[in-house]
Amino acid sequence: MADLFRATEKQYRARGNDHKNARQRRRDALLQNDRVDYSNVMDVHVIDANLPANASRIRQLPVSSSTNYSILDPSAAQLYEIDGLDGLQVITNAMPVATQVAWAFRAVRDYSQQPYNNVTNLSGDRGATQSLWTDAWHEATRGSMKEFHALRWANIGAHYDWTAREYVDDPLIPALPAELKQLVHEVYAMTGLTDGKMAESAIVNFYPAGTCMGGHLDNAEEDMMTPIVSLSLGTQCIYLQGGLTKSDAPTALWLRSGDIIVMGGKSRRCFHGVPLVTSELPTAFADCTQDLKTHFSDAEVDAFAAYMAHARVNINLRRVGSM
Ligand SMILES: O=C(O)CCC(=O)C(=O)O
Ligand SMILES: [Fe+2]
Repeated sequence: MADLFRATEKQYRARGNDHKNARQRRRDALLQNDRVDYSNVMDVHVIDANLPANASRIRQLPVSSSTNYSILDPSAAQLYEIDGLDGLQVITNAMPVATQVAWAFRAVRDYSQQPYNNVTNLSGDRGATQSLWTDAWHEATRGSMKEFHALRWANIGAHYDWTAREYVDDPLIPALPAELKQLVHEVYAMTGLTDGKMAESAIVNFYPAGTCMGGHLDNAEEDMMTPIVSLSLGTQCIYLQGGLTKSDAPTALWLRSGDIIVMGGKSRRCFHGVPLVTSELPTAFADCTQDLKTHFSDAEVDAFAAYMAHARVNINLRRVGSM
Protein backbone atom coordinates (compact mmCIF):
# COMPACT_ATOMS: atom_id res chain seq x y z
CA MET A 1 0.00 0.00 0.00
CA ALA A 2 1.23 3.50 -0.79
CA ASP A 3 2.86 5.24 2.17
CA LEU A 4 1.10 8.59 1.84
CA PHE A 5 2.45 9.76 5.18
CA ARG A 6 6.01 9.36 3.92
CA ALA A 7 5.18 11.06 0.62
CA THR A 8 3.84 14.14 2.43
CA GLU A 9 6.78 14.14 4.80
CA LYS A 10 9.19 14.22 1.85
CA GLN A 11 7.26 17.06 0.26
CA TYR A 12 7.80 19.36 3.25
CA ARG A 13 11.14 18.19 4.62
CA ALA A 14 13.88 20.80 4.30
CA ARG A 15 15.96 19.26 1.57
CA GLY A 16 18.95 21.57 1.73
CA ASN A 17 21.28 22.35 -1.13
CA ASP A 18 24.40 20.79 0.31
CA HIS A 19 24.57 17.90 -2.11
CA LYS A 20 24.18 20.06 -5.23
CA ASN A 21 26.87 21.88 -7.18
CA ALA A 22 26.61 25.59 -8.05
CA ARG A 23 25.23 24.91 -11.54
CA GLN A 24 22.47 22.64 -10.22
CA ARG A 25 21.56 25.24 -7.63
CA ARG A 26 21.35 28.02 -10.25
CA ARG A 27 19.20 25.84 -12.50
CA ASP A 28 16.90 24.91 -9.60
CA ALA A 29 16.52 28.57 -8.67
CA LEU A 30 15.72 29.44 -12.28
CA LEU A 31 13.16 26.68 -12.62
CA GLN A 32 11.98 27.36 -9.08
CA ASN A 33 12.55 23.68 -8.37
CA ASP A 34 13.59 24.66 -4.88
CA ARG A 35 10.21 26.20 -4.12
CA VAL A 36 8.04 24.08 -1.90
CA ASP A 37 4.31 24.65 -2.22
CA TYR A 38 2.92 25.29 1.26
CA SER A 39 -0.58 26.27 0.15
CA ASN A 40 -2.06 23.01 1.44
CA VAL A 41 -0.64 23.51 4.95
CA MET A 42 -3.52 24.49 7.21
CA ASP A 43 -3.20 27.57 9.37
CA VAL A 44 -5.82 27.91 12.09
CA HIS A 45 -4.39 31.34 12.98
CA VAL A 46 -5.61 32.89 9.74
CA ILE A 47 -8.66 30.93 8.60
CA ASP A 48 -9.11 33.11 5.50
CA ALA A 49 -5.58 32.36 4.31
CA ASN A 50 -6.39 28.66 3.87
CA LEU A 51 -7.42 26.97 0.64
CA PRO A 52 -11.24 26.89 0.69
CA ALA A 53 -11.25 23.09 1.02
CA ASN A 54 -9.06 23.39 4.12
CA ALA A 55 -10.83 26.41 5.62
CA SER A 56 -14.12 24.50 5.55
CA ARG A 57 -12.60 21.71 7.66
CA ILE A 58 -11.75 24.05 10.56
CA ARG A 59 -14.37 24.42 13.27
CA GLN A 60 -14.10 26.74 16.26
CA LEU A 61 -15.39 25.52 19.62
CA PRO A 62 -16.17 27.50 22.77
CA VAL A 63 -13.39 27.66 25.37
CA SER A 64 -14.49 26.59 28.82
CA SER A 65 -13.30 28.81 31.65
CA SER A 66 -14.27 26.56 34.52
CA THR A 67 -11.07 26.60 36.56
CA ASN A 68 -8.54 28.99 38.07
CA TYR A 69 -5.99 29.71 35.40
CA SER A 70 -2.45 30.68 36.41
CA ILE A 71 -0.58 29.83 33.18
CA LEU A 72 -3.06 30.15 30.33
CA ASP A 73 -5.45 32.96 29.49
CA PRO A 74 -8.92 31.58 28.61
CA SER A 75 -10.21 34.99 27.50
CA ALA A 76 -7.65 35.20 24.67
CA ALA A 77 -7.65 31.50 23.73
CA GLN A 78 -9.23 29.89 20.68
CA LEU A 79 -10.10 26.21 20.43
CA TYR A 80 -10.39 24.39 17.09
CA GLU A 81 -11.34 21.00 15.75
CA ILE A 82 -10.53 19.82 12.23
CA ASP A 83 -12.84 17.63 10.15
CA GLY A 84 -11.28 14.25 9.54
CA LEU A 85 -8.94 14.45 12.54
CA ASP A 86 -11.18 12.85 15.15
CA GLY A 87 -10.23 13.69 18.71
CA LEU A 88 -7.57 16.26 17.79
CA GLN A 89 -7.96 19.78 19.14
CA VAL A 90 -5.77 22.83 18.58
CA ILE A 91 -5.61 25.70 21.06
CA THR A 92 -4.12 29.03 19.95
CA ASN A 93 -3.40 32.33 21.72
CA ALA A 94 -3.81 30.75 25.15
CA MET A 95 -0.29 31.40 26.39
CA PRO A 96 0.94 35.00 26.70
CA VAL A 97 4.28 35.63 24.93
CA ALA A 98 6.15 36.31 28.19
CA THR A 99 4.92 32.96 29.49
CA GLN A 100 6.05 31.22 26.28
CA VAL A 101 9.52 32.69 26.75
CA ALA A 102 9.60 31.67 30.41
CA TRP A 103 8.59 28.10 29.53
CA ALA A 104 11.09 27.82 26.67
CA PHE A 105 13.80 29.09 29.03
CA ARG A 106 12.75 26.55 31.65
CA ALA A 107 12.91 23.76 29.05
CA VAL A 108 16.36 24.79 27.80
CA ARG A 109 17.85 25.69 31.17
CA ASP A 110 16.21 23.26 33.60
CA TYR A 111 14.57 20.33 31.84
CA SER A 112 17.68 19.60 29.76
CA GLN A 113 19.86 18.74 32.75
CA GLN A 114 20.00 17.97 36.46
CA PRO A 115 18.19 17.96 38.91
CA TYR A 116 15.60 16.21 36.78
CA ASN A 117 17.63 13.03 36.47
CA ASN A 118 16.53 13.00 32.93
CA VAL A 119 17.57 10.60 30.26
CA THR A 120 18.25 12.39 26.98
CA ASN A 121 19.41 11.24 23.57
CA LEU A 122 22.92 12.29 24.67
CA SER A 123 23.10 10.59 28.05
CA GLY A 124 23.03 6.92 27.10
CA ASP A 125 20.98 4.32 28.81
CA ARG A 126 19.48 5.65 32.08
CA GLY A 127 22.33 8.10 32.65
CA ALA A 128 21.46 11.72 33.39
CA THR A 129 22.66 14.77 31.50
CA GLN A 130 24.50 16.74 34.17
CA SER A 131 25.12 20.29 33.04
CA LEU A 132 24.53 20.47 29.29
CA TRP A 133 23.07 23.97 29.29
CA THR A 134 25.37 25.43 31.91
CA ASP A 135 28.37 24.17 29.91
CA ALA A 136 26.89 25.63 26.76
CA TRP A 137 26.60 29.24 27.86
CA HIS A 138 29.16 29.61 30.66
CA GLU A 139 32.24 31.68 29.90
CA ALA A 140 34.66 28.99 31.02
CA THR A 141 33.23 26.28 28.82
CA ARG A 142 31.91 28.34 25.90
CA GLY A 143 32.13 26.35 22.74
CA SER A 144 30.03 23.41 23.90
CA MET A 145 26.93 25.10 22.44
CA LYS A 146 27.58 22.61 19.66
CA GLU A 147 26.82 19.80 22.06
CA PHE A 148 23.65 21.51 23.23
CA HIS A 149 22.56 21.69 19.58
CA ALA A 150 22.85 17.91 19.45
CA LEU A 151 20.20 17.58 22.18
CA ARG A 152 17.01 16.19 20.66
CA TRP A 153 14.93 15.14 23.64
CA ALA A 154 14.94 14.98 27.43
CA ASN A 155 12.62 12.95 29.63
CA ILE A 156 10.99 14.48 32.72
CA GLY A 157 8.88 12.60 35.26
CA ALA A 158 8.21 8.92 34.56
CA HIS A 159 11.01 7.68 32.30
CA TYR A 160 10.73 5.42 29.33
CA ASP A 161 13.47 2.81 29.16
CA TRP A 162 14.33 2.44 25.47
CA THR A 163 16.13 -0.86 26.06
CA ALA A 164 13.43 -2.58 28.12
CA ARG A 165 10.79 -0.75 26.05
CA GLU A 166 8.73 0.15 29.08
CA TYR A 167 8.27 2.96 31.56
CA VAL A 168 10.33 2.54 34.73
CA ASP A 169 9.28 3.33 38.26
CA ASP A 170 12.47 4.69 39.82
CA PRO A 171 12.25 6.50 43.19
CA LEU A 172 15.38 8.50 42.28
CA ILE A 173 13.64 10.13 39.35
CA PRO A 174 11.61 13.18 40.46
CA ALA A 175 7.90 13.08 39.62
CA LEU A 176 6.55 15.34 36.90
CA PRO A 177 7.02 18.93 38.18
CA ALA A 178 3.92 20.69 39.52
CA GLU A 179 3.98 23.43 36.86
CA LEU A 180 3.64 20.82 34.10
CA LYS A 181 0.69 19.20 35.90
CA GLN A 182 -0.93 22.60 36.25
CA LEU A 183 -0.47 23.20 32.51
CA VAL A 184 -2.17 19.88 31.69
CA HIS A 185 -4.97 20.70 34.12
CA GLU A 186 -5.58 24.09 32.46
CA VAL A 187 -5.49 22.62 28.95
CA TYR A 188 -7.99 19.93 29.94
CA ALA A 189 -10.22 22.60 31.48
CA MET A 190 -10.16 24.70 28.30
CA THR A 191 -11.35 21.75 26.25
CA GLY A 192 -14.08 20.97 28.79
CA LEU A 193 -12.42 17.75 29.94
CA THR A 194 -13.33 17.53 33.63
CA ASP A 195 -12.33 13.96 34.48
CA GLY A 196 -8.99 13.79 32.62
CA LYS A 197 -6.33 11.71 34.32
CA MET A 198 -3.08 13.50 35.08
CA ALA A 199 0.05 13.13 32.93
CA GLU A 200 3.06 11.50 34.58
CA SER A 201 5.70 11.90 31.93
CA ALA A 202 7.02 14.60 29.63
CA ILE A 203 9.24 14.30 26.61
CA VAL A 204 10.81 17.66 25.90
CA ASN A 205 11.80 17.77 22.24
CA PHE A 206 14.49 20.15 21.00
CA TYR A 207 14.47 20.94 17.28
CA PRO A 208 17.17 23.20 15.87
CA ALA A 209 15.84 24.59 12.54
CA GLY A 210 16.13 22.02 9.79
CA THR A 211 15.72 19.01 12.08
CA CYS A 212 12.56 16.92 12.04
CA MET A 213 10.71 14.06 13.69
CA GLY A 214 9.64 11.18 11.48
CA GLY A 215 6.10 9.83 11.44
CA HIS A 216 5.41 7.62 14.45
CA LEU A 217 2.79 6.40 16.92
CA ASP A 218 2.99 7.11 20.65
CA ASN A 219 2.08 3.62 21.78
CA ALA A 220 4.46 2.81 24.63
CA GLU A 221 1.96 3.96 27.25
CA GLU A 222 -0.53 1.58 28.83
CA ASP A 223 -3.03 4.41 28.88
CA MET A 224 -3.94 5.08 25.26
CA MET A 225 -7.15 6.93 26.17
CA THR A 226 -6.04 9.98 28.14
CA PRO A 227 -5.18 12.78 25.68
CA ILE A 228 -1.59 13.82 25.07
CA VAL A 229 -1.00 17.54 25.59
CA SER A 230 1.67 19.03 23.35
CA LEU A 231 2.98 22.60 23.66
CA SER A 232 4.94 24.31 20.86
CA LEU A 233 7.48 27.01 21.70
CA GLY A 234 9.91 28.98 19.54
CA THR A 235 10.02 28.82 15.77
CA GLN A 236 7.19 27.83 13.49
CA CYS A 237 6.93 24.25 12.21
CA ILE A 238 4.85 22.00 10.00
CA TYR A 239 3.09 19.26 11.95
CA LEU A 240 1.54 16.25 10.21
CA GLN A 241 -1.43 14.42 11.67
CA GLY A 242 -2.22 11.17 9.88
CA GLY A 243 -4.43 8.18 10.38
CA LEU A 244 -4.18 4.77 12.05
CA THR A 245 -1.84 3.58 9.29
CA LYS A 246 0.70 5.36 7.12
CA SER A 247 -1.42 4.71 4.05
CA ASP A 248 -3.78 7.49 5.18
CA ALA A 249 -2.78 10.89 3.79
CA PRO A 250 -1.88 13.17 6.71
CA THR A 251 -3.13 16.72 7.25
CA ALA A 252 -0.37 19.35 7.45
CA LEU A 253 -0.71 22.18 9.97
CA TRP A 254 1.44 25.20 10.76
CA LEU A 255 2.19 25.27 14.48
CA ARG A 256 3.45 28.47 16.09
CA SER A 257 4.89 29.37 19.44
CA GLY A 258 2.24 28.97 22.14
CA ASP A 259 0.04 26.58 20.15
CA ILE A 260 -1.20 23.56 22.05
CA ILE A 261 -2.30 20.29 20.48
CA VAL A 262 -4.55 17.92 22.38
CA MET A 263 -4.45 14.38 20.99
CA GLY A 264 -7.44 12.53 22.36
CA GLY A 265 -9.90 9.96 21.03
CA LYS A 266 -8.85 8.34 17.79
CA SER A 267 -6.06 10.87 17.16
CA ARG A 268 -4.23 9.48 20.22
CA ARG A 269 -3.61 6.32 18.17
CA CYS A 270 -2.72 8.01 14.88
CA PHE A 271 0.56 8.64 13.07
CA HIS A 272 2.07 12.09 13.41
CA GLY A 273 5.38 13.86 12.92
CA VAL A 274 7.20 17.13 12.29
CA PRO A 275 8.81 17.26 8.82
CA LEU A 276 9.90 20.91 8.95
CA VAL A 277 11.17 23.28 11.62
CA THR A 278 11.80 26.81 10.33
CA SER A 279 13.81 29.75 11.70
CA GLU A 280 10.68 31.89 11.84
CA LEU A 281 10.44 33.24 15.37
CA PRO A 282 7.86 35.91 16.22
CA THR A 283 9.50 39.29 16.90
CA ALA A 284 7.53 39.58 20.14
CA PHE A 285 9.14 36.33 21.37
CA ALA A 286 12.65 37.55 20.49
CA ASP A 287 12.00 40.92 22.17
CA CYS A 288 10.68 39.26 25.30
CA THR A 289 13.79 37.11 25.78
CA GLN A 290 15.68 40.31 26.66
CA ASP A 291 13.46 40.83 29.72
CA LEU A 292 15.08 37.74 31.27
CA LYS A 293 18.17 39.92 31.81
CA THR A 294 16.57 41.41 34.91
CA HIS A 295 17.03 38.03 36.62
CA PHE A 296 19.72 36.20 34.67
CA SER A 297 23.16 37.05 33.36
CA ASP A 298 23.50 38.73 29.97
CA ALA A 299 25.70 35.87 28.75
CA GLU A 300 23.12 33.22 29.60
CA VAL A 301 20.20 35.18 28.12
CA ASP A 302 22.14 35.97 24.94
CA ALA A 303 22.97 32.27 24.50
CA PHE A 304 19.31 31.37 25.01
CA ALA A 305 18.12 34.04 22.56
CA ALA A 306 20.64 32.86 19.94
CA TYR A 307 19.46 29.27 20.35
CA MET A 308 15.75 30.10 20.17
CA ALA A 309 16.21 32.27 17.03
CA HIS A 310 16.66 28.97 15.19
CA ALA A 311 14.92 26.37 17.31
CA ARG A 312 11.59 24.95 18.32
CA VAL A 313 10.93 23.32 21.69
CA ASN A 314 8.01 20.93 22.21
CA ILE A 315 6.77 19.78 25.61
CA ASN A 316 4.85 16.54 25.13
CA LEU A 317 2.87 15.38 28.17
CA ARG A 318 1.55 11.85 28.57
CA ARG A 319 -0.18 9.71 31.09
CA VAL A 320 1.63 6.40 31.39
CA GLY A 321 -1.10 4.51 33.20
CA SER A 322 0.86 1.73 34.83
CA MET A 323 1.50 3.54 38.13
O1 LIG B 1 7.14 18.08 18.33
C1 LIG B 1 5.96 17.76 18.23
O2 LIG B 1 5.06 18.58 18.00
C2 LIG B 1 5.55 16.30 18.35
C3 LIG B 1 6.40 15.49 19.25
C4 LIG B 1 5.96 14.07 19.35
O3 LIG B 1 5.16 13.61 18.59
C5 LIG B 1 6.49 13.17 20.41
O4 LIG B 1 7.29 13.61 21.25
O5 LIG B 1 6.10 12.00 20.43
FE1 LIG C 1 4.52 11.65 19.20
